Amino acid sequence: MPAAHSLLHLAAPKSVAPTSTLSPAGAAHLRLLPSRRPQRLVTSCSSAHPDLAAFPNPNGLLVAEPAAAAPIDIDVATEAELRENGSRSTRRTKLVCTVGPATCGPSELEALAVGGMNVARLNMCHGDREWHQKVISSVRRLNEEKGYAVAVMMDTEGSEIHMGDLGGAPAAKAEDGEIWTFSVRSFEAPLPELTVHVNYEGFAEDVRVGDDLLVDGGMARFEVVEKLGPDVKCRCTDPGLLLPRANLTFWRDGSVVRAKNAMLPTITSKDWLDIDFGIAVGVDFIAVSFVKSAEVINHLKSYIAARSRGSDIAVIAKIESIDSLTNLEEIIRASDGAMVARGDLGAQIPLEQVPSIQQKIVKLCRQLNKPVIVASQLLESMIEYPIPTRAEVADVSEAVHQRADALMLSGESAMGRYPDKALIVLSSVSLRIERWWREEKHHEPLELEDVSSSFSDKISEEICISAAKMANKLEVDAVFVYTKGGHMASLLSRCRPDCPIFAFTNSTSVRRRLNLQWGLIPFRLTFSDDMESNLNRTFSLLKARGMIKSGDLVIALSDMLQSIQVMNVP
Ligand SMILES: Nc1ncnc2c1ncn2[C@@H]1O[C@H](COP(=O)(O)OP(=O)(O)O)[C@@H](O)[C@H]1O
Ligand SMILES: C=C(OP(=O)(O)O)C(=O)O
Ligand SMILES: [K+]
Ligand SMILES: [Mg+2]
Repeated sequence: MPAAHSLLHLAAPKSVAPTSTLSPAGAAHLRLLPSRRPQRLVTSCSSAHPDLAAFPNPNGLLVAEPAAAAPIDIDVATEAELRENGSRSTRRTKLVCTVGPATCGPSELEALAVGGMNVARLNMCHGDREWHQKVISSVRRLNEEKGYAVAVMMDTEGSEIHMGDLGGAPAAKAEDGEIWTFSVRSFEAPLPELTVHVNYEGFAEDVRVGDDLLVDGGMARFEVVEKLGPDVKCRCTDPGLLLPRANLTFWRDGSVVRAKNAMLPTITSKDWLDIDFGIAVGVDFIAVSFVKSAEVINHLKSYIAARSRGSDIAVIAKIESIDSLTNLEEIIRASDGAMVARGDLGAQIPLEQVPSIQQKIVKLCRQLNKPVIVASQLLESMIEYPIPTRAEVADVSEAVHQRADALMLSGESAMGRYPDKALIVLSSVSLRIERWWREEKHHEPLELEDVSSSFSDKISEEICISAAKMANKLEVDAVFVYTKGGHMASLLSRCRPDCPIFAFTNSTSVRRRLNLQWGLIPFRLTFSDDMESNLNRTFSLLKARGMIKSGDLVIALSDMLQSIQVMNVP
């Protein structure tokens, strides 16, 4: 059995990363290679990248493109993976990491990139813009200096009801029977004892005595016992830990109460400021929290189009509320992708409904050719422990098996004790399940509905479907696609072929955006309309770096020339 089939090698390129395997019993055995850890660039979270000191740049042009463009951009982790294991063994499922205090420093970010992070997510519920700006500049520097294509996703706060930040305390413990005050008054730190601030003005008005108040979907539970003006007295009925800015929902007669804040805009005035910031610094994705309708997505997309001067920011709809479920298809059609945001979703609908809804959303996104992220609590226990539970491994496996584009870490990478290990678990489980699925020939017949709106698009779509079928039947080593805007690459990704898709694009921002999509290995390469010279150039560049070898069987497509070529690498 070639080395390519050992997870020890697959988990991450062996020369640069922590390596891992999952034992039969499911425990992650981790071997960190300290001497080979990525070189530290800067050690503290607080040193800003000088390039961004000038934010906001009125031209919104902080999306730095490399000054002297290399012939081809590829990161060390992917290069090592291809060189050591061959293209067929690369990971197809993409990984999104929420960046927080545990991972905001340049060296921690680099460790995540080495471990396979494809997208860095910034949750605007937490931290100030200055903090986020530093993280973005660190990610950008990593991309520029090490060839990574780590995309940045900004996730809006939205108009959810949540607690305040506990006056600076990291957490507070609510014990059974204690009477807590949830108040809309603001307090100076430190807060009075057993008191939390609630961000939504109408809270005291909307709740009723007898309602159940759930913190973070049930991590702690209270019963409303008395209302005193701005203060709501609640008795703790399920003790638990209260975390800063934890989400609050209140329930009456077995269902969640859609408070008056449901009438508030999905994108608040604070969110618009964050979005302006995101446009100015050139984030790649904006994930919109608590989307209720397609309108808000259309509105945001035209807002971005009017302000971002051609640099395309993709809009991801977070499916996490009851309203988003009723308008699911039109929301996804309007968006550039979706997130199954199981955290809040599970606080709004009965938990036992979440798995079938996840499956439905993943399927629908694939039909509509929109990348989909499965998020929240995939490895929740790893916030505290170095190994996941068996149930968590099964949950990750299920999402990989559903062929979701991406899996996301939240608290595990933002503030957990083992961010790198959590990433290794996602990566190892993805590789294992993907391989199992290929070996068992589990790929379903391609019964994808038409997504194209024009005849020319329809031709591209059919070419991709045929190319993917051929790739599976001929057992090719890779499909190469030359794509300017990325559309052809995403149509190929949608077919979920057995082999990886090498996506070549002229643009560093398209390259980053493609990094969210299943099975794509995005490269930045300057190419022409002449396919023959593109291919010869690519073959020699990739061969010289050991990423492909003579005799490899390749299918090549391009969005300039609607054709399929099959050839052996010379
Ligand atoms: N930028 C940040 N600054 C501080 N803490 C953060 C940040 N991002 C995330 N966190 C922490 O990680 C936890 C999990 O992240 P996430 O799931 O994105 O947020 P939330 O719990 O608000 O839904 C948060 O509750 C918070 O404690
Ligand atoms: C991803 C989610 O959103 P957030 O972490 O912003 O609450 C979620 O609710 O699952
Ligand atoms: K958010
Ligand atoms: Mg949420």
